[in-house]
Amino acid sequence: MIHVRYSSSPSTAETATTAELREAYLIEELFVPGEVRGTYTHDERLLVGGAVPGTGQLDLPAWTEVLGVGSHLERRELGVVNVGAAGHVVVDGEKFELDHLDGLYVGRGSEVSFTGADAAFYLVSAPAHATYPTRFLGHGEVEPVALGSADAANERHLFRYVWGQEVETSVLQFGVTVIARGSVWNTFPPHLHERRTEVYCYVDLDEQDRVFHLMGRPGETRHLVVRDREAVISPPWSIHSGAGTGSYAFIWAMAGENNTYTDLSPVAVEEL
Ligand SMILES: O=C(O)C(=O)C[C@H](O)C(=O)CO
Repeated sequence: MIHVRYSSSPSTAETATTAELREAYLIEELFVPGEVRGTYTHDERLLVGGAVPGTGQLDLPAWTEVLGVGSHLERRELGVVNVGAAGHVVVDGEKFELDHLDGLYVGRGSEVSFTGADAAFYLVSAPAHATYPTRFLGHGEVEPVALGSADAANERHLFRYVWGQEVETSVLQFGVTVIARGSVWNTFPPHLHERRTEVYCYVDLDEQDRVFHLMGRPGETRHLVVRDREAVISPPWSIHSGAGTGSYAFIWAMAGENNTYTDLSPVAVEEL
Protein backbone atom coordinates (compact mmCIF):
# COMPACT_ATOMS: atom_id res chain seq x y z
CA MET A 1 0.00 0.00 0.00
CA ILE A 2 1.34 3.43 -0.93
CA HIS A 3 0.04 6.93 -0.20
CA VAL A 4 1.00 10.15 -1.98
CA ARG A 5 1.50 13.55 -0.33
CA TYR A 6 1.70 16.76 -2.34
CA SER A 7 3.95 19.70 -1.53
CA SER A 8 2.55 22.55 0.55
CA SER A 9 3.44 26.16 1.21
CA PRO A 10 4.27 27.48 4.68
CA SER A 11 1.09 29.57 4.70
CA THR A 12 -0.98 26.38 4.37
CA ALA A 13 0.57 25.09 7.57
CA GLU A 14 -0.07 28.39 9.32
CA THR A 15 -3.84 28.25 8.76
CA ALA A 16 -4.28 24.48 9.12
CA THR A 17 -6.29 22.79 11.85
CA THR A 18 -4.60 20.09 13.91
CA ALA A 19 -6.26 17.41 11.75
CA GLU A 20 -5.12 19.11 8.52
CA LEU A 21 -1.55 19.44 9.83
CA ARG A 22 -1.47 15.78 10.77
CA GLU A 23 -2.91 14.73 7.41
CA ALA A 24 -0.29 16.73 5.50
CA TYR A 25 2.89 16.06 7.52
CA LEU A 26 2.46 13.08 9.86
CA ILE A 27 2.87 9.52 8.58
CA GLU A 28 1.08 6.95 10.75
CA GLU A 29 0.70 3.17 10.46
CA LEU A 30 3.85 2.61 8.38
CA PHE A 31 4.72 -0.62 10.20
CA VAL A 32 2.10 -3.32 9.74
CA PRO A 33 2.96 -7.04 10.14
CA GLY A 34 3.21 -8.89 6.83
CA GLU A 35 3.21 -5.71 4.73
CA VAL A 36 5.42 -3.13 3.09
CA ARG A 37 3.79 0.28 3.32
CA GLY A 38 5.02 3.50 1.80
CA THR A 39 4.38 7.23 1.55
CA TYR A 40 5.65 9.19 -1.42
CA THR A 41 6.05 12.93 -0.98
CA HIS A 42 6.42 15.29 -3.92
CA ASP A 43 8.92 17.18 -1.73
CA GLU A 44 12.24 16.05 -3.30
CA ARG A 45 10.31 12.90 -4.32
CA LEU A 46 11.33 11.16 -1.13
CA LEU A 47 9.60 7.87 -0.40
CA VAL A 48 9.52 6.49 3.13
CA GLY A 49 8.25 3.07 4.08
CA GLY A 50 8.05 0.30 6.61
CA ALA A 51 8.55 -3.44 5.99
CA VAL A 52 7.54 -5.91 8.72
CA PRO A 53 8.19 -9.42 7.34
CA GLY A 54 6.94 -11.56 10.26
CA THR A 55 7.41 -15.22 9.39
CA GLY A 56 7.49 -14.62 5.64
CA GLN A 57 9.61 -12.76 3.11
CA LEU A 58 8.67 -9.35 1.70
CA ASP A 59 9.96 -7.82 -1.52
CA LEU A 60 10.51 -4.09 -1.94
CA PRO A 61 7.47 -3.15 -4.04
CA ALA A 62 7.90 -1.39 -7.38
CA TRP A 63 4.81 0.75 -6.69
CA THR A 64 4.61 1.25 -10.46
CA GLU A 65 1.45 3.36 -10.19
CA VAL A 66 3.49 6.03 -8.38
CA LEU A 67 7.10 5.49 -9.45
CA GLY A 68 6.32 4.60 -13.08
CA VAL A 69 8.92 1.82 -13.21
CA GLY A 70 9.00 -1.97 -13.08
CA SER A 71 11.42 -2.12 -10.15
CA HIS A 72 11.60 0.26 -7.17
CA LEU A 73 15.30 1.02 -7.53
CA GLU A 74 15.33 1.38 -11.32
CA ARG A 75 15.86 5.15 -10.85
CA ARG A 76 16.33 5.34 -7.07
CA GLU A 77 18.71 4.64 -4.20
CA LEU A 78 17.61 3.28 -0.82
CA GLY A 79 18.39 3.64 2.87
CA VAL A 80 17.25 0.99 5.37
CA VAL A 81 17.34 1.07 9.19
CA ASN A 82 16.09 -1.85 11.28
CA VAL A 83 13.90 -0.46 14.07
CA GLY A 84 12.95 -3.94 15.34
CA ALA A 85 14.90 -7.05 16.36
CA ALA A 86 17.53 -8.70 14.13
CA GLY A 87 16.56 -9.51 10.57
CA HIS A 88 17.96 -9.84 7.07
CA VAL A 89 17.94 -7.68 3.96
CA VAL A 90 18.78 -9.49 0.75
CA VAL A 91 20.22 -7.31 -2.02
CA ASP A 92 20.67 -9.02 -5.41
CA GLY A 93 21.11 -12.37 -3.62
CA GLU A 94 23.55 -11.07 -0.98
CA LYS A 95 22.27 -11.38 2.60
CA PHE A 96 22.94 -8.63 5.15
CA GLU A 97 22.09 -9.13 8.84
CA LEU A 98 20.79 -5.98 10.47
CA ASP A 99 20.39 -5.71 14.23
CA HIS A 100 18.41 -2.97 15.98
CA LEU A 101 19.33 0.44 14.48
CA ASP A 102 21.80 -1.03 11.97
CA GLY A 103 21.56 0.54 8.55
CA LEU A 104 22.12 -0.34 4.91
CA TYR A 105 22.62 1.80 1.82
CA VAL A 106 21.46 0.15 -1.42
CA GLY A 107 22.52 1.55 -4.77
CA ARG A 108 20.39 2.16 -7.85
CA GLY A 109 19.24 -0.88 -9.84
CA SER A 110 19.18 -3.51 -7.08
CA GLU A 111 16.39 -5.91 -6.09
CA VAL A 112 15.69 -6.02 -2.35
CA SER A 113 13.78 -8.32 0.02
CA PHE A 114 13.31 -8.55 3.79
CA THR A 115 13.03 -11.35 6.38
CA GLY A 116 13.07 -11.51 10.19
CA ALA A 117 10.28 -12.64 12.50
CA ASP A 118 10.61 -9.61 14.82
CA ALA A 119 12.37 -7.21 12.45
CA ALA A 120 10.85 -3.93 11.28
CA PHE A 121 12.68 -2.12 8.51
CA TYR A 122 12.34 1.62 7.97
CA LEU A 123 12.94 2.51 4.34
CA VAL A 124 13.73 5.75 2.56
CA SER A 125 14.36 6.04 -1.17
CA ALA A 126 15.19 9.02 -3.38
CA PRO A 127 15.88 9.64 -7.08
CA ALA A 128 19.44 8.70 -8.08
CA HIS A 129 21.46 9.83 -11.12
CA ALA A 130 24.22 7.24 -10.59
CA THR A 131 24.81 3.79 -9.12
CA TYR A 132 26.90 3.47 -5.96
CA PRO A 133 27.85 0.29 -4.08
CA THR A 134 25.63 -1.18 -1.40
CA ARG A 135 27.09 -0.66 2.09
CA PHE A 136 26.30 -2.15 5.51
CA LEU A 137 26.21 0.54 8.21
CA GLY A 138 26.54 -1.05 11.65
CA HIS A 139 25.18 1.17 14.43
CA GLY A 140 28.08 0.10 16.67
CA GLU A 141 30.66 0.87 13.99
CA VAL A 142 29.70 4.50 13.38
CA GLU A 143 31.53 7.02 15.57
CA PRO A 144 28.77 9.27 16.96
CA VAL A 145 28.93 13.05 17.16
CA ALA A 146 28.07 14.26 20.68
CA LEU A 147 25.70 17.24 20.72
CA GLY A 148 23.99 19.32 23.41
CA SER A 149 24.31 18.99 27.18
CA ALA A 150 22.44 17.51 30.12
CA ASP A 151 21.96 21.04 31.53
CA ALA A 152 20.11 22.10 28.38
CA ALA A 153 18.18 18.77 28.32
CA ASN A 154 19.34 18.26 24.72
CA GLU A 155 22.26 15.82 25.12
CA ARG A 156 22.25 13.40 22.20
CA HIS A 157 24.45 11.31 19.89
CA LEU A 158 24.18 11.67 16.16
CA PHE A 159 25.15 8.58 14.17
CA ARG A 160 25.74 9.77 10.62
CA TYR A 161 25.37 6.72 8.37
CA VAL A 162 25.27 8.48 5.01
CA TRP A 163 26.05 12.18 5.02
CA GLY A 164 27.93 13.09 1.86
CA GLN A 165 31.23 11.67 3.14
CA GLU A 166 32.65 8.13 3.29
CA VAL A 167 29.60 6.46 1.69
CA GLU A 168 28.90 7.77 -1.82
CA THR A 169 25.28 8.51 -2.76
CA SER A 170 23.47 10.61 -5.33
CA VAL A 171 21.32 12.74 -3.01
CA LEU A 172 20.34 10.58 -0.05
CA GLN A 173 21.57 11.24 3.48
CA PHE A 174 20.40 9.46 6.64
CA GLY A 175 21.38 8.53 10.15
CA VAL A 176 20.12 7.94 13.66
CA THR A 177 20.10 10.33 16.61
CA VAL A 178 19.79 8.86 20.11
CA ILE A 179 18.64 11.15 22.92
CA ALA A 180 20.59 10.66 26.17
CA ARG A 181 18.68 9.49 29.25
CA GLY A 182 17.23 12.48 31.08
CA SER A 183 17.40 14.76 28.04
CA VAL A 184 14.28 15.47 26.01
CA TRP A 185 15.15 17.80 23.13
CA ASN A 186 16.29 16.91 19.65
CA THR A 187 17.69 19.36 17.13
CA PHE A 188 17.54 22.32 19.48
CA PRO A 189 18.42 25.07 18.70
CA PRO A 190 16.84 24.24 15.33
CA HIS A 191 17.92 24.87 11.77
CA LEU A 192 16.58 25.07 8.23
CA HIS A 193 17.94 23.68 5.00
CA GLU A 194 16.34 25.43 2.05
CA ARG A 195 17.82 23.01 -0.46
CA ARG A 196 16.64 19.77 1.15
CA THR A 197 13.54 18.03 2.47
CA GLU A 198 13.93 15.94 5.60
CA VAL A 199 11.82 13.20 7.14
CA TYR A 200 12.08 12.22 10.81
CA CYS A 201 10.91 8.81 12.03
CA TYR A 202 10.66 8.58 15.81
CA VAL A 203 11.48 5.17 17.34
CA ASP A 204 12.12 3.42 20.66
CA LEU A 205 9.41 5.36 22.52
CA ASP A 206 7.38 3.58 25.18
CA GLU A 207 3.71 3.05 24.38
CA GLN A 208 2.54 5.93 26.60
CA ASP A 209 5.23 8.41 25.51
CA ARG A 210 4.98 11.07 22.81
CA VAL A 211 7.29 13.50 21.03
CA PHE A 212 6.00 17.04 20.57
CA HIS A 213 7.51 17.69 17.15
CA LEU A 214 7.94 21.34 16.21
CA MET A 215 7.48 22.40 12.60
CA GLY A 216 6.82 25.50 10.50
CA ARG A 217 8.64 28.71 9.70
CA PRO A 218 10.66 29.88 12.70
CA GLY A 219 8.23 32.72 13.55
CA GLU A 220 5.12 30.57 13.03
CA THR A 221 5.78 27.23 14.68
CA ARG A 222 3.17 24.51 15.04
CA HIS A 223 3.44 21.12 16.71
CA LEU A 224 2.52 17.53 15.99
CA VAL A 225 2.08 14.96 18.75
CA VAL A 226 3.94 11.87 17.53
CA ARG A 227 3.95 8.25 18.72
CA ASP A 228 6.51 5.48 18.38
CA ARG A 229 7.32 4.54 14.76
CA GLU A 230 5.56 7.53 13.25
CA ALA A 231 7.28 9.82 10.76
CA VAL A 232 7.05 13.52 9.98
CA ILE A 233 7.72 15.23 6.64
CA SER A 234 9.73 18.42 7.04
CA PRO A 235 9.64 20.61 3.90
CA PRO A 236 12.60 22.93 3.22
CA TRP A 237 10.88 25.92 4.87
CA SER A 238 10.20 24.09 8.13
CA ILE A 239 12.23 23.69 11.28
CA HIS A 240 12.28 20.12 12.63
CA SER A 241 12.84 19.72 16.33
CA GLY A 242 11.05 18.09 19.21
CA ALA A 243 10.78 17.29 22.88
CA GLY A 244 9.85 13.86 24.17
CA THR A 245 8.02 12.77 27.31
CA GLY A 246 10.41 9.79 27.64
CA SER A 247 13.51 8.37 26.00
CA TYR A 248 13.60 8.00 22.24
CA ALA A 249 15.69 7.98 19.10
CA PHE A 250 14.89 9.05 15.56
CA ILE A 251 16.00 8.36 12.05
CA TRP A 252 16.60 11.45 9.95
CA ALA A 253 16.74 11.23 6.19
CA MET A 254 17.17 13.93 3.59
CA ALA A 255 17.34 14.50 -0.13
CA GLY A 256 17.58 17.60 -2.27
CA GLU A 257 19.90 19.77 -4.27
CA ASN A 258 23.05 18.31 -2.74
CA ASN A 259 24.23 15.82 -0.15
CA THR A 260 26.34 18.28 1.81
CA TYR A 261 25.33 17.73 5.44
CA THR A 262 26.57 21.16 6.53
CA ASP A 263 24.45 23.06 3.98
CA LEU A 264 22.02 24.32 6.61
CA SER A 265 21.09 27.61 8.29
CA PRO A 266 20.99 27.75 12.10
CA VAL A 267 17.91 29.39 13.58
CA ALA A 268 18.47 31.45 16.73
CA VAL A 269 16.08 30.85 19.61
CA GLU A 270 15.19 34.58 19.47
CA GLU A 271 13.72 33.99 15.99
CA LEU A 272 11.13 31.49 17.24
O1 LIG B 1 19.56 16.01 16.94
C1 LIG B 1 19.93 16.63 15.94
O2 LIG B 1 20.41 17.78 16.00
C2 LIG B 1 19.80 15.98 14.63
O3 LIG B 1 19.69 14.78 14.56
C3 LIG B 1 19.77 16.82 13.44
C4 LIG B 1 19.50 16.07 12.16
O4 LIG B 1 20.64 15.39 11.80
C5 LIG B 1 19.14 17.05 11.10
O5 LIG B 1 18.19 17.78 11.26
C6 LIG B 1 19.92 17.10 9.88
O6 LIG B 1 19.56 18.24 9.14
